[in-house]
This record gives sequence, structure tokens and C-alpha cells, in this order.
Amino acid sequence: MDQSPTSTDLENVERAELDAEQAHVDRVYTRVDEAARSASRIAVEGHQRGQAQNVGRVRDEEQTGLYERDVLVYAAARRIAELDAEHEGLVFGRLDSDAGDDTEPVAAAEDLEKLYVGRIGVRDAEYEPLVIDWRAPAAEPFYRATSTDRLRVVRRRVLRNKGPRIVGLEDDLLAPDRSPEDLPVLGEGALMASLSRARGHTMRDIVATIQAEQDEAIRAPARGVTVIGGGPGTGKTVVALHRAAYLLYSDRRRFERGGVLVVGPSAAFMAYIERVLPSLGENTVSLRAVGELVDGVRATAVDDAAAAAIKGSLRMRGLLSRAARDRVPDAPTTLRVFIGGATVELDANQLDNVRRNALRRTPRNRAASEARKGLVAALWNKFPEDLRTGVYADREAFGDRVTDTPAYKTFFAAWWPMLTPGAVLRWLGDPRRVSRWARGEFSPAEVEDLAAAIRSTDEFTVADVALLDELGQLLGRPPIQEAGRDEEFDWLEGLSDGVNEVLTTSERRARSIAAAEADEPEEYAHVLVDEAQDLSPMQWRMVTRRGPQASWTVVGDTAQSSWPDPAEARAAMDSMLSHLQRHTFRLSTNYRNSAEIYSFAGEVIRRQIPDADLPDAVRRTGVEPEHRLFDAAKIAEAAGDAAVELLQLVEGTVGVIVPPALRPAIDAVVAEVGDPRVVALSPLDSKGLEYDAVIVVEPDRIVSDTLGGIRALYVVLTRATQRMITINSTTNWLP
Ligand SMILES: Nc1ncnc2c1ncn2[C@@H]1O[C@H](COP(=O)(O)OP(=O)(O)OP(=O)(O)O)[C@@H](O)[C@H]1O
Repeated sequence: MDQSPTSTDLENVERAELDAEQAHVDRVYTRVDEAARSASRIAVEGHQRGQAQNVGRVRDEEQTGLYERDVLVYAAARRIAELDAEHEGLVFGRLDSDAGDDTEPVAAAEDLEKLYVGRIGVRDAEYEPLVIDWRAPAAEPFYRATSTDRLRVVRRRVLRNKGPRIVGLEDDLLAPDRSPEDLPVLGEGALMASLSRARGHTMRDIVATIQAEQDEAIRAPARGVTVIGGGPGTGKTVVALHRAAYLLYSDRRRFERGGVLVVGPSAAFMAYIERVLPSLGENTVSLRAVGELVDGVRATAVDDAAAAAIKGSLRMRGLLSRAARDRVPDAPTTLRVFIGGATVELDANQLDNVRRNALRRTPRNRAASEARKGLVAALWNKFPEDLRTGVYADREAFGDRVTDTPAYKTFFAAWWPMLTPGAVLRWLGDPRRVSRWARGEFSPAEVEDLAAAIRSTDEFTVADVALLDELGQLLGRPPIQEAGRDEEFDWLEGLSDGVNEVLTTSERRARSIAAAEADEPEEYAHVLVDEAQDLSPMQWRMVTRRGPQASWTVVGDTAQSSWPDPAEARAAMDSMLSHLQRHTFRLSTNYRNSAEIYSFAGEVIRRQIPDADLPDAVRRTGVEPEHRLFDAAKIAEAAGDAAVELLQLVEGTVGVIVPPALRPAIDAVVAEVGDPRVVALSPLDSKGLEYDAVIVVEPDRIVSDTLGGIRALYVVLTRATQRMITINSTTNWLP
């Protein structure tokens, strides 16, 4: 006779299990609310007591400690609850474990030790844990246990949430032979359920389904440099973000005080990932795109391939250093003062000598007093001996007089102005100057390209930001009193979208004070660099300035590099971080793309880069990518048609990835489709993002027009979770 349970039996069991889990989760939420109430009560009482009598007895301190803890738990829980009531719940996992002693059989499910795992830890009034934080050591088996090394776990359960409601259970039985008769096993596995879900416009955390190899990278100790590699879709980004949350948990004092910085490739990418950390209860991490690392600048424009390569090259370092020390363009070339009955004059050569001496040890904006001393000495040498009497008897007295003359003052203001990085960068718009500063290290064509790129726009580009940062360091910040005395001087001047000219002095001051008051640490205790393969040597210099004492997490995949010479970028990173110990992790499974899409993309990149690191894609959809051929004139229309088609076929987002030259036409078509699920974007902006369906417009032009060529196309071909259509007028790229 058939003994297997009927579907009604199963439904009943599942219903009963869901109810039981819901009851526990309800207790957690109730406790969070209680904690909030008692926290505000203790706050009031504590405040009154603090005013009335002595504080500092042990009991009070304990109270304060508890109060602070409750407030923290409450605040974190509230943030999480507000975040996405549709999806994310506080408690998402449960472990049922035995004693690990395989000899004793387990009689009943209730004999197993039960532990709930959640986004944060919550205890009941007796201080017993209702749920433990996913980052706590006790939660490790939830992520690491496998059937071969089960770490005492018999059953791992993922609770699928919609806000505070449990809507499903996904079980994983790790020790079938240890499982008591009455332990139900439900669902088909949490990972597959999570991978097949429709994508929205922002990334979600994976806290309920972190895989063992990912967990190792997340919990790696914060020492030296942790390098996380792996091909597209292996979870590098999401793992890095969970690692940031883990570091804050494991050493909150150090990382909250010192600061954690996450650097990503673009503003679009930062917007895509910005919700992940708050959903894990962390709001203190700074997220910045490489174009936003200098205060006061938010660069989004990108240079063409040639200009970006020049601006990113390490050779810029010498060029900028020479620019920062050179004469100020249009500065006076003679100084003439009438003093003590004589006209004393310094010519261009003498002025150059004074300038060089003053800059020997001090950056320009801090060397005004050196320059002044040098000028006084040079003028004194030329001051006739027979006039050195009375108030002009010695050099010091002479110096006081001469620097007080209007002629000197006017001269000095023009000859030694406080320089902003933005102003000096603009000097590079003149090819003759660039050629002088290049000292033969750049070809004449490169000199022309660089100057033309600087002149072409008032806006700073992403690549300019690293140059501004370098110049900031070369020029130095002016001493406080100089900056204060000179009301007109604003360090941020020229650093924001060319709107500065129309700001009044007081507006500018208010802004710079606001920037200082934002109190973002310029140096961080941990720096996490995503899409690290894209950082140019100059960008590596900028990023490493943010963490001279930091530990690092560096995440990337060379085959996706948009830098023309990935080996150069790699060498730049190696040289900047060479003094630190390195731990390397490799992620091996592509969780994003369907196996059909990824095997195609892998073939494209393997043809050009035989040693590319290709992960395994595990999810099959049965749908192959499709390639369509049209006349060039019909491309935009065809892309629009494909978008309409795909909107019917997928539940989530559709990305239309287009080479920059075709952007206006495609933008128009996308506007016509008029569905917020469809977006158009450039290959560079698609870095790190994903869509349920992707339309790739003119792959050949993506290769020819984008920095990174075939590697940029590989990025584009690995953005889709379910479906991909390419729209072509030529097909040279097809394998
Ligand atoms: N353990 C997991 N459980 C559920 N989803 C996962 C898991 N690991 C990764 N993913 C999902 O796979 C997708 C790809 O992750 P992510 O963007 O972090 O990969 P990546 O390696 O940074 O990719 P790329 O290099 O192509 O930008 C995301 O949707 C992520 O949520």
C-alpha cells in the first residue's frame, strides 16, 4: 500500500508549520516594540535621575547599557521594517541541530536545538535570544553547513517573508539519517526560489541564501587586502556589501568610528546598491562612485576612450606636479617697487628662482610666506648699499616696508594666488603648456587630445576627479588664516558644475562650511572597492589616499575591465597595496544569468580572452538568446519592438543597452514605450546592474566605441537574468 503523504496531508503540515513559525516571529516583533517603549521610558527616567542625583553606580550603568542596546535594536528594526514591507522580514532563518554526537538517535523534533537567524539580534525580557544576528558566530552554520560537513545541523529552514508575515518555508535536510520522524521538510530550496524571482531597479540583500564560499569571503578577517574575484553574476558586489555589514558587526567601535567606504563605478550603480546595507540594519557606510570621491564634485560625464586613457595614465602624475609648480599663466613677469628713494626690480628669471626655492619643500598654497621671504631677500640684494640706513637699515625692516607698498601687494596677489585644483586643471586646456609639462612623456597626439578634452567642456568628467584629487594634494590646502582672510578664496571653487561664478561669497562660504560639517571622514578604516578592474592608475592613487591606514576589500573581474590595459590597472593596484598582506577568494557560480545566456556570453569572451575566469551558471530557462538583423536605419524601431515584446514575457525589468552614439534615438523609442520597467543605458552604466531581460543594441558598435572593447561587450552580454535579444546591423562580433 502506498504510504506517501497525500497533498492534503502536506498542506495541513505546511499550514501548521507556517502558523508555528509565525507565532515565533510575532513574538520577535512584539519584543521589538516593547524594547522601544522601555527605551523611551528609561530615557526619560534616566534623564531625570541624571539631573537629580548621583549617577555612575553600577546599576545605573547597566541600565544605560541596556537602554542603549534596546535603542539600537529598535532603531535598526524600525529602519528594516520601513525599508520594504513588501519583502523583507526581520527573521529569515532557522536551524534545527543535534548534539553532533552521531551515536545517539534523536527521538523527536522537539529534542533538536532550535535557533532563529535574523537581520539583527533580539532577546526576550529574560535576555534569552529570540533571534540571533546573521553575523554572529553562532549563525555561521546557517551558511556553511553542507551535507558532508553539517556542523550539527539537521535541518536548515529559510522563512520567506512579506514584511512581518511568513509566506513560505524552504527546507534543506542535511542529515536525513539523523532526522526524527516528525520533522517536516518543505519547499524546493530557497536559493532557486530566490534566483528565479523578478528583478526590480535596486539590488536586494541575499542574507537568507548566502552560499558557503560567499560566506567565507564575507567573514574573512579585516586584515590587509581581501581580494574577491569571480566571473559575472557570482555575487561579488552583494558579497562585498554583506562583508561591510559583517565588519561593522564584528568590530563596531573600530569601523563605525573609523568609517567604511564603498567605492563603485558610477552613480547609477550606487543608486542600484544603496538599499542593501540599510536592509541589513547598517546606515553608517559611505557609498561613493569614483566620480564623487572629491568633496564638492559629482562627476558623471565620461571622456572618450582616448582621453580617458590619457587622464588615467600614471604619467599624469609628473605632468600635474610640474603644472602645480609652474608660473601661474598670465601672472606678472617683473616686480618693480619704488622704495627708500630707489626703484628696485626683479626680472622673470629671478622671480622663477624665488618660486622654485619656495616650492622646494612646501606645497604651493602653504608656501606664500616662503615666497614672500624669497622676494624680500631678492629685492634687498638689489637695494643700493648707500640707501640702507634709517628705517631701511636692515633686511627685516626693509621687508616690512616693501611688502606694505601697493605695488608689491598688487604684484603678489597676481603672482601667488591661492590655487584651486579646478583652476590648475583648466590650465591643461592649452596644448603648449601641456607639451611643456609633458617633458616628452606624452606623444604630440596625446598632448593635443588631452588639451582638447579639457577645453571641450566646463564640466568635470569622472576621470578628471582623480586629477583634481592629485592636484589637491600637490597644491595643499591653504593655512586656515589665509583662507579666512581672503574672503574670495574657496577651496571648492570650480569644483561643481560651473555654477560657482554666480554664487556670492557668502553662499560659497556656507557651502564649504556645510561640506566640512557633513563631517565625512576623508580617511576610512576600511575601504571596499567594487569593479576594481576598472580603476585607472590615477584613480587607484585617489582611492588609496582615502585609506592610508585602512584594511581593504577589493572586488573585480579582469575579463570585465573597461580600462584599455587591464594589466596596467592591475599593476597600479598591486603597487598601491603592495605593503599589505593579501587574502584571495574566488566565487565560482554565476547566480544571475540563465545557463543559456551565460554559455553564449562565455563563448564570446573566450574567443578573445582564452584565460577568462568563467563561472558555472546553474539555472536553466530553456530560452536561448536571440540575434536579430536589420538595416541600420531600422535599429531603433526594432529595439522598441523588442522592448514591447519582452515586457510581455518577463515580470520585472527590461534594460536596453546602447552605444553612446545611438542613445538619443533609443531614448526616444524608450520614451514612446513609456513603461517604467524599461530603461535605456550605456554599456559603462550597465556595469554591475542586472535586468530580467536585456536588449543589446549594435554589439559591434559597443565593441568599437567603448573603452574596453570586447570586455565591455562581455559586461553587456552578462546583464540578463532571463532573456536576451541582440539587435544588429552588422554581426562581426558573433562567434
Ligand atoms: N547566495 C545568493 N543567493 C541569492 N542570490 C544571489 C546569491 N549570490 C548572488 N546572488 C544574486 O546574483 C546576482 C549577481 O550578484 P552580483 O551583482 O553581486 O554579482 P557580481 O559578481 O558582482 O556580478 P558582475 O561582476 O557581473 O557585476 C544578484 O542578483 C545577486 O542578488
